[in-house]
Amino acid sequence: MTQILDGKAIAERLRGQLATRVAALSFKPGLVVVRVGEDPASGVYVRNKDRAATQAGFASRTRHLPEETTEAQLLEEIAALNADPEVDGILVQLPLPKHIRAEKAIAAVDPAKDVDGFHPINAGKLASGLPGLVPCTPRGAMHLLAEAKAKLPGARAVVVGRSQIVGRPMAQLLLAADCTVTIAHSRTADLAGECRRADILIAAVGRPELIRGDWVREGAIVIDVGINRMPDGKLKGDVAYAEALPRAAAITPVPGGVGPMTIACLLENTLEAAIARRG
Ligand SMILES: Nc1nc(=O)c2c([nH]1)NC[C@@H]1CN(c3ccc(C(=O)N[C@@H](CCC(=O)O)C(=O)O)cc3)C=[N+]21
Repeated sequence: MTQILDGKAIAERLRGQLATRVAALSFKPGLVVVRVGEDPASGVYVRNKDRAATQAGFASRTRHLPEETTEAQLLEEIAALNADPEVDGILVQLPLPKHIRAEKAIAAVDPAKDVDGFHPINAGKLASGLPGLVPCTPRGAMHLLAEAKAKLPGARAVVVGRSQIVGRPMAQLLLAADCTVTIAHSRTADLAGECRRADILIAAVGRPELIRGDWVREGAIVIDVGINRMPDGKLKGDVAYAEALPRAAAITPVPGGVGPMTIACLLENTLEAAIARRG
């Protein structure tokens, strides 16, 4: 029987554990989400983050800046949050308006408050095997692999996608866990063949159902990071779920897989950042 990795339930449990730890602190860990402009998808995500954070006992607020905000104004705002002792975690919601360079905003966040784990210092620490803040989605995927009781040392892991946000840090975490890691991408010569070798298959390309059922090795663990909004409003993953289901030992659904784990791990990172900074 294929194990369906219920990210919604696992995230709820993790948020409960975090709430217990937060309740034992003498302060509320502070999370600020900075949103610029009116990207419609961001509205839903930012509200979900805020609700999850507040429910778990965090001091959460959203700083919503107008579309016309300049890059310099955003950097000033970030500098003010860096200097605010009550703020433990800063997340600059992506995408930003086109006139703002995202890499400038990301690099402006104090690495100690970078709960997205996107700052080059944190990316470099991860790549060097040093402790630091780890991006939320890959962190959530590692929780799901633990839930699947994946035997990581020596396992062949194939990560499809090489983004700064998911693919690269995911590969680093799997490498740190002693997997043999392949990073595949849009230019990979035989993508299906690479996927078929995977004991652990991580799909993070953002192309609905690109990965077909017969690309999944019998008994593989499949983590589908893709959250693709279809014209009919429904969400689809990067994996053809119905085809892959009978072959996989464990698989994440979309929705209800990696997405909720990402939010829970944002809180996990914020708590970690708060404890590290405040002692
Ligand atoms: N600085 C930054 N950090 C991010 O982590 C970040 C970001 N910007 N910009 C946008 C993406 C997207 N993202 C999601 C988080 C949770 C769900 C999630 O919980 N999804 C639900 C479904 C939600 C729905 O119905 O739309 C699920 O998969 O079950 C989805 C997407 C975080 N992102």
